[in-house]
Amino acid sequence: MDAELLLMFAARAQHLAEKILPALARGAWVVCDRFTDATFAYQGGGRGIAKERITVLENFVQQGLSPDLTLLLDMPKEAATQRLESRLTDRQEQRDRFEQEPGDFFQAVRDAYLARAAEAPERFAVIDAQHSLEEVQTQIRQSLLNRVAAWR
Ligand SMILES: Nc1ncnc2c1ncn2[C@@H]1O[C@H](COP(=O)(O)OP(=O)(O)O)[C@@H](O)[C@H]1O
Ligand SMILES: Cc1cn([C@H]2C[C@H](O)[C@@H](COP(=O)(O)OP(=O)(O)O)O2)c(=O)[nH]c1=O
Repeated sequence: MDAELLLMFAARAQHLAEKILPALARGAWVVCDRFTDATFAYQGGGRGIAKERITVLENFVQQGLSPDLTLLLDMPKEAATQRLESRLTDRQEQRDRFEQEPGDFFQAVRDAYLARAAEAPERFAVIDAQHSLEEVQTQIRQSLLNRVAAWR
């Protein structure tokens, strides 16, 4: 369990050093598909590692850097499982390490994500991902426009 947690932060340290920090230094906006909230959700909520242990590594690796906005695409686990099943069939893929976990694991991951969103509502926008692609895109666009207007 700790090895998995450390691997996530090792990957994040490399990603920060090689991609994110150079991009920020040249003034770019960085969009990242999953960041440390995923670690709190999967390794924290899913695997049961204490938040405090994850926070120690977060501080060590990120040195105070954190996202300005986190979009959480949320849906019930039954609906997410259906989408996963169709992706696996359509693309002839096998379940990865996490996708092999039982339903309880995903419920715990979802609960942990939603708890983090409730703890930091100014940073999170929770998007209802059960809708069509177009509706999800509209919700994301609206959240971005609201935040960008507030930052100006
Ligand atoms: N709004 C949507 N409506 C219907 N199907 C969707 C929607 N968004 C994604 N999907 C489908 O659900 C599956 C899982 O989406 P994916 O982006 O691979 O999720 P993740 O990155 O969380 O694994 C894919 O087959 C994708 O085409
Ligand atoms: C970033 C991250 C991902 N994960 C998990 C979530 C995913 O099931 C898996 C792969 O993530 P990822 O490569 O982002 O794939 P996807 O978003 O398409 O599922 O790793 C963690 O457990 N902890 C983390 O810190």
